[in-house]
Amino acid sequence: MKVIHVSAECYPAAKVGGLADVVGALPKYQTNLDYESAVIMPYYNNKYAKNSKYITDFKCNVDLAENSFKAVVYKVENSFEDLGFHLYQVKIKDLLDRENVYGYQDDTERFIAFQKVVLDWILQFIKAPEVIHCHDHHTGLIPFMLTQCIKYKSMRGIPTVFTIHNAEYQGEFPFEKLSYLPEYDLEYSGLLEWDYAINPMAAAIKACWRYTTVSPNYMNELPYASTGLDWLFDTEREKSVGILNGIDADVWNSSTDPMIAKNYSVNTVEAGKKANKLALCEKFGLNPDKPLVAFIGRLVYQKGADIMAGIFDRALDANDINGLVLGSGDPHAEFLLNELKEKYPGRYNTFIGYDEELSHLIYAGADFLIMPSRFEPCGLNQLYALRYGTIPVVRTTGGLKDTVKDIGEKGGFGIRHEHVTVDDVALAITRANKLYNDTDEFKRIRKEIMKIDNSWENSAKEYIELYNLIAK
Ligand SMILES: Nc1ncnc2c1ncn2[C@@H]1O[C@H](COP(=O)(O)OP(=O)(O)O[C@H]2O[C@H](CO)[C@@H](O)[C@H](O)[C@H]2O)[C@@H](O)[C@H]1O
Repeated sequence: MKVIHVSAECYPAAKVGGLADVVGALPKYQTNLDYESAVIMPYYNNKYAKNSKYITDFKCNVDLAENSFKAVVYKVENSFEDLGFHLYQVKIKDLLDRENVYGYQDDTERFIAFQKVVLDWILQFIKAPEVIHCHDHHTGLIPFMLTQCIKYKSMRGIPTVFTIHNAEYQGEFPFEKLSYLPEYDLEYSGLLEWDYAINPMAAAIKACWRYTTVSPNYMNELPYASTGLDWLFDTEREKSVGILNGIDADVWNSSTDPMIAKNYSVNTVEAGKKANKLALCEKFGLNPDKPLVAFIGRLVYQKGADIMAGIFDRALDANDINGLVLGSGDPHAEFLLNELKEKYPGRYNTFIGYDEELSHLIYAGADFLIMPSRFEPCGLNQLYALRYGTIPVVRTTGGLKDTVKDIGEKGGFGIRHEHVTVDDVALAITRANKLYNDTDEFKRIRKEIMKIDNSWENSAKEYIELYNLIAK
């Protein structure tokens, strides 16, 4: 193996959001470019684990202060053939092997133990990987442990890349838990510290060889993004590279997608979208003759969840449109979105929950997809929407700015707005409605966006170039 990706999520084994999509696709594209790639992630007690066959690859004990846990690294049988890369999963009984990925009181312990097992596993390799690529804060202590912990001294020369998918989540924990880490020279504790706590995101930025952001624009924004690490991002900037996420064109392909009502390509987009819209509208009691504006995502502040009901309320009041939301998260946002169904029967609906299949049908059946994000490191939804001929309506921020051009600009194909306010987003939806009623232009844009190539090929190459640069 040349590169080992370490992550808490990887599609299809476990997905909470976009991190899973990236870690489930990038390694496959790297392998296709002859750069052999593997993923190691936790083993969760979920549907994927129940339906998979495992081969034991490595066993060890992992200690967290006075507690000791048995750990096994499994290889998923046929993962290379089925997924396009080797997939390994770390099972730590009574700690990591739970149903959900996150949300437990002992998440700190769970992910520290995971990272230690990953390094113990690599330590016994006959041939070390050329690069270890860590994703988000759950793997952020690895660059530190590799360079500082006595136990891993022999692996110090392995370069590390750390990718920030979302700098808002940093995984901080108090110094009282320092004893969970393997022995190191305490003089270097500063590398772990930010704001009087151990901060795995900050530690990764300080200790890794290179860090990347999932879009070039997010990299420029980070020194001013008020994540609490602004100063660090500013001073370590020389180590950063912005590489735009891609999409897995095998999974996200409207011509072959088994999860949608009717497959279609650029040439059959009219009939294809019509059939999918019909299926979607039937499911949710909406009118297929009206434009359908949808939102898919985690209902959190980042995504504008707190004003989502207000946005749809205002937009539905001002325009003869349908609205649909798929998501879960903040209970108050969920409550308001459910309440809205009663105000606009036959015009608006909400599906609270996580439903991969439904998300595909929405990308295929909606006319517009809104993303009123306060910040967006890259965003994949707008890329999926484009691929399925659904016009994105996005806030001008992060990766959304890098990937969506407003129809007011030359060659524009989407709708952008500047602010995350009910007013601004509702106005953007009014522009979308206007575009929908300009039938010829609407149909032309729909075809054009399906042709945009946002697949992983280019970005996978950029990562390999970065690895080659540091793995001399
Ligand atoms: N209720 C639901 N049901 C079904 N599917 C749902 C769903 N809610 C979300 N999804 C799916 O989850 C993914 C979300 O991906 P994003 O990249 O847009 O956001 P996320 O904030 O999770 O990722 C973070 O990491 C990614 C990857 O780097 C960055 O693009 C992004 O900006 C950053 O915030 C998409 O595949 C979407 O379809």
